Amino acid sequence: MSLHCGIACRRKSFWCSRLLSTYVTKARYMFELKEDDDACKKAQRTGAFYLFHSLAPLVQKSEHQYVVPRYSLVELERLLEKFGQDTQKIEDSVLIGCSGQQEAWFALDLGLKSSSSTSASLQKPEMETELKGSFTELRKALFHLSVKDATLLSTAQALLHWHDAHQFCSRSGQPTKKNMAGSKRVCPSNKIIYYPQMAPVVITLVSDGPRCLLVRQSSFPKGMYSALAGFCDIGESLEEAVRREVAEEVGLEVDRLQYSASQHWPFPNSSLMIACHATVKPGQTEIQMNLRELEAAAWFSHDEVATALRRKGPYTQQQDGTFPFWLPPKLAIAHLLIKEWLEKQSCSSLPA
Ligand SMILES: NC(=O)c1ccc[n+]([C@@H]2O[C@H](COP(=O)([O-])OP(=O)(O)OC[C@H]3O[C@@H](n4cnc5c(N)ncnc54)[C@H](O)[C@@H]3O)[C@@H](O)[C@H]2O)c1
Ligand SMILES: [Mg+2]
Repeated sequence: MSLHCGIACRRKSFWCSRLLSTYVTKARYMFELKEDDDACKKAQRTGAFYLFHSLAPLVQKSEHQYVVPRYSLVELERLLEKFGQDTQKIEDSVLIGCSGQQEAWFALDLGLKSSSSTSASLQKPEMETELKGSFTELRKALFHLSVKDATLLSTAQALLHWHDAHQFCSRSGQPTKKNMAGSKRVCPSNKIIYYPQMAPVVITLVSDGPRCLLVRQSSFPKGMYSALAGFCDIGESLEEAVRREVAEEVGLEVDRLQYSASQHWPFPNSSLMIACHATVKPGQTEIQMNLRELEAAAWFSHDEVATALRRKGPYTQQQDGTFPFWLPPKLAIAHLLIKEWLEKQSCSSLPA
């Protein structure tokens, strides 16, 4: 089936955009920018740039929420010139999205060195003073941002990170070259194309009916419990990965599985989190925790989970030395799974 709308189109573009929804127009514009270096370079002239330094996004901290400043190409060129930098560094930018009005959005890391530019990395404190903001570790910034900004910066950081780690061809050892949008890198000597990758991860909220199973790793913030998560092994289906991870980490067998949602997660590299609900076989609820993976695993009741979800941070140490039980914040897909489970429990306990 042809993707064209059939109306004669005079625009010098891959697609005819008449009669298409804003969403489709946006998707096709992004496709064009990824495929056509000239179109992408042109889009930079009217686009907006988000800045990073060594993978930490630039944010401006206000009382309630962090604001993410954006710069035009002219502003960015002025900034680089002011710091004695070659404006060629802008070629290291990656395309991260666009508005409904076809304003393209890019991200540029001023701290990372790249094989395509000879510019030295820029000094962080001087840049922060000039830009009236601070380059803040994404993990810390994420929960102070609007969902829209958090999502955009997560994509940007993941893509910048991938480019930083794939500057050389793993076969020839030669420097690879990114296309203008940053949607791929090519080895000039053997033409191997490298595409940005995400690792599939299953995250499962296991329930035995009235209770759900939550776990913590020693690396989690104190007191925080989450759903079971694990990287998919090569060759596995989603169902097999869930079954194996639950068996590996808590020694239980799940029987029913229900897909809920998915999310891109930038930590530690770039994962596609695939979230599911699962139930254990009746009468088989005894946890046998894998101590190499987990620090704690336990069944929690509806009331315990509801109280924890209502709890607001900061989650400081209590007088008895313990930390309050709390759950991942809204932005994490684990939060959604836990909330869905809770809502289902509340519905099923309502009188008919
Ligand atoms: N967004 C959320 O709500 C949420 C919640 C929980 C976990 N997570 C994410 O899920 C991810 C996986 O969870 P986990 O740590 O329990 O996984 P896991 O149980 O698979 O254990 C991690 C171990 O798996 C191995 N591994 C296999 N493939 C890997 C790969 N591609 N990358 C890195 N390590 C790999 C490593 O040895 C690593 O130490 C974590 O990175 C975490 O950030 C997200
Ligand atoms: Mg795990």
